[in-house]
Amino acid sequence: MSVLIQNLVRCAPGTRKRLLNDVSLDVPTGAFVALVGPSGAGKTTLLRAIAGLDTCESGSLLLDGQKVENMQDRARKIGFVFQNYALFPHMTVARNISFGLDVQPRAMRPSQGKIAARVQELLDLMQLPDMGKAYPARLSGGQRQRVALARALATGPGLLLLDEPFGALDPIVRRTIRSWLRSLHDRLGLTTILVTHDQEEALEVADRIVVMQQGSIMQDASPEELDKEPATAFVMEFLGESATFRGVVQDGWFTPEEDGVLPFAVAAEIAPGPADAMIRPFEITIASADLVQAQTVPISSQGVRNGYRHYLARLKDRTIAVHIPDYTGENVLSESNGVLDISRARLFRDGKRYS
Ligand SMILES: Nc1ncnc2c1ncn2[C@@H]1O[C@H](COP(=O)(O)OP(=O)(O)OP(=O)(O)O)[C@@H](O)[C@H]1O
Repeated sequence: MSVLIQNLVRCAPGTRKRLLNDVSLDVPTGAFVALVGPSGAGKTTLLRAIAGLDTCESGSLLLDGQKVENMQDRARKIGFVFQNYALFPHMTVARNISFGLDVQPRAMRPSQGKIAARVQELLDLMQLPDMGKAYPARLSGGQRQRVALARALATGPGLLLLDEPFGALDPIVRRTIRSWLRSLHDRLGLTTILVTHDQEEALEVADRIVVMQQGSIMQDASPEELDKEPATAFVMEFLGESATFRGVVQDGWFTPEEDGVLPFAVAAEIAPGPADAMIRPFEITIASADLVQAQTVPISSQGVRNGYRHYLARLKDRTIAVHIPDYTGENVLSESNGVLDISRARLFRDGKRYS
């Protein structure tokens, strides 16, 4: 199911405060989109608007090209899973899953045999084949979330809306369940919109990331594009650890203000003037004081994590994290002083990308 949103505005009830500020979004059938942004950015508000749970002041929302208000049987075509989505404790797993089918009007409701077959099919899909008779209290958190997903999928929706569905799970289960969700999405040909606080989760599972801030979409791009071309300094900061170096662009060079950081070449056409260069910790290396004529700064090793040796470089007023791939397990930097050498940076002026 495709979702097309144009200029959606929603205000807080009884006020003129905009919770969604002219939001437009085009999600084609089969896409997996992650909505990310700080708390209060409007992610849940947008998801609820798509689900038709809240009305909006202006703008339009089309599902498969149809206005939602005119859509018959919308609830059946959209599946939801929310964080801590409670299963009915007094019903078995199978009854929980079949609930959406059991409550359909008689004329539309499949036969008991068909419902039972559908439930078993979903249990198999969720890798819980023998759990139909169990009660939710007996399940682990990850199993409950999978039952919640099965329940959302029981009516065969084309659109799956997930609001922090894995928030309560531990990191290992969370990682397993998200790769499983991605393959489920592909297998069932779903369109999925996932709200998550976890940037890593968004980057790993989604084909497109929509970054929201204060009720607006700041950027809508693939994970690769967001990494290469973050539209604003906020997007760059939001998507992972970063450092900002103030400096000046002149004649194809960026010269940082601080001592201990080497100038680096930028595209010749970049307009001269003050700018901020933003980097990720792994986009910087440490040059030896013997090789460069520059002021050195103290550097200390912080150990190895995830295949990167972490260093802290002490500039005059702050420390900068530097992550260098560690293939050998040995400390590659023998000196305790060095110069920061930026290998890749994105330039911003007044918070906006300009290179
Ligand atoms: N019914 C309401 N009345 C007034 N303000 C509301 C209402 N619902 C949401 N808000 C406000 O709208 C803003 C966006 O809320 P929303 O829940 O959509 O954010 P979010 O991005 O999902 O945040 P979180 O990540 O914390 O869940 C917040 O400032 C919230 O306080």
